[in-house]
Amino acid sequence: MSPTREPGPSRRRFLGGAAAATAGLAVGGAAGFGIREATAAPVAQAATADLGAASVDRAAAVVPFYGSTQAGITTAQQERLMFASLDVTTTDVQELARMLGRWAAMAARFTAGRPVSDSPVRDEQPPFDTGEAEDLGPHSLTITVGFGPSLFDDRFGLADRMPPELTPFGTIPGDAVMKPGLSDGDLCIQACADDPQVVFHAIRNMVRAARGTAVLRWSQLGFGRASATGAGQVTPRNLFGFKDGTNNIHADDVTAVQEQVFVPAAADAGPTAWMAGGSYLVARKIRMEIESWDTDPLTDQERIFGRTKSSGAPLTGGEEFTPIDFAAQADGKPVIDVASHVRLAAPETNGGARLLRRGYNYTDGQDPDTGKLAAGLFFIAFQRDPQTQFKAIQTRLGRSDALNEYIAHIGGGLWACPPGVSGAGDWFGKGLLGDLV
Ligand SMILES: C=CC1=C(C)c2cc3[nH]c(cc4nc(cc5[nH]c(cc1n2)c(C)c5CCC(=O)O)C(CCC(=O)O)=C4C)c(C)c3C=C
Ligand SMILES: [Fe+2]
Repeated sequence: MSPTREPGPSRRRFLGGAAAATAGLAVGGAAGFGIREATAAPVAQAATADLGAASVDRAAAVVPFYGSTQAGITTAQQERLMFASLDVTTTDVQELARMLGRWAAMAARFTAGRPVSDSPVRDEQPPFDTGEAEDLGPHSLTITVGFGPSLFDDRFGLADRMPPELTPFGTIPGDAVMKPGLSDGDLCIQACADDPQVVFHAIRNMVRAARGTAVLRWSQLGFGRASATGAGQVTPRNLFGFKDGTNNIHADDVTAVQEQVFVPAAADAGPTAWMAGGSYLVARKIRMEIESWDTDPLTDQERIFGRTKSSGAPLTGGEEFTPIDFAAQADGKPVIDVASHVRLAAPETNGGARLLRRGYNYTDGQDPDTGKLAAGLFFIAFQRDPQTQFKAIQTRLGRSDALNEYIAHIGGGLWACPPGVSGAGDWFGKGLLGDLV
């Protein structure tokens, strides 16, 4: 059965109170109420009538959901994140596919500023939509879905469809204190937007629609972008106060995006051909020892990164975007320290490997055991091959980075984000599961 066809009784039971809403989604998807037909503007304009023009524009801004690649990768990075990792609880591949179909239909609606369903709610039913984003507008919401290595175990017979790029890293340098409860998961959802309640609403309702098929394993809120993904974006600062994202892959660098971010179609890809147009997401929850950092002298902070704190310029001179001169010497020593973060992370020292970084600053409040701020960087990077990109770079950083004294990787994971949803009737991972349902 097609995941976007109207559900039978078992799905209604499994969805409980939201059954009619998601039934409406499935039928509506086939009938074409996706973003191409929908216009978010009336919703957002009505919702933000009391705000200034700039706010209205920002609230009403729509990032198209349908496309050959998923949104939320090269999309100009939004200000807010909610990231969720889920474990699949069913062994029925049809149920899994139906859920991914519901997620696609919901994502099409949410990114257009629409609720779960337009159907009227009967008084004796729970509302189809939880409601907290009703007056907000889409705020450039993107929803990006990925599949973890554990989805390819023996539950669904997918082992031969797992790309070698998705092989778990094992314990690499810097991973000694990773917490299982903050790591991995069969599925991930990255929701990004310029409003915190919009991203929360998207994840909350998608987790709700997964009930009976998948459960939340762990999640993370990010309060401010810690990267720039477009040439026009101002480079933001991380919680150590440094500009972060200067040498990132920017969306308008077409060659880098093609060569480093998206999986190309390959004639010999065989059972892993479903990943053509996809990208691999690596997430790392990196705790930053803010209180210790704040006692470190400025010159040492700048030595650690290899860049000037105020302007972001390399210590070898120029302005923020001046190329770093790794060969420069002063007093017989390299100007860019051999243990500096930029030297060890640079493509020049990693066989040309680069990452499209899309991380967020986070805080979980205060650590009750230490009294210190529980804060850091929720690092997210997209790439074509995480084995030769993230794993290779992190192996060098984990061994020698001067920054390691002030950070600890405490969670994260690796997911394969399939290509984009092409239109109504398509769904996340149809190329992976479509012939099994
Ligand atoms: C394995 C990949 C990386 C991890 C983990 C990582 C953690 C991390 N980074 C910063 C701050 C900065 N990183 C910067 C550059 C940079 N970092 C990585 C990779 C990882 N960082 C790369 C590939 C690069 C680009 C290197 C280059 O090509 O020059 C910078 C400099 C500014 C910039 O280019 O973005 C900063 C600052 C923190 C705080 C952190 C963990 C908490
Ligand atoms: Fe970095």
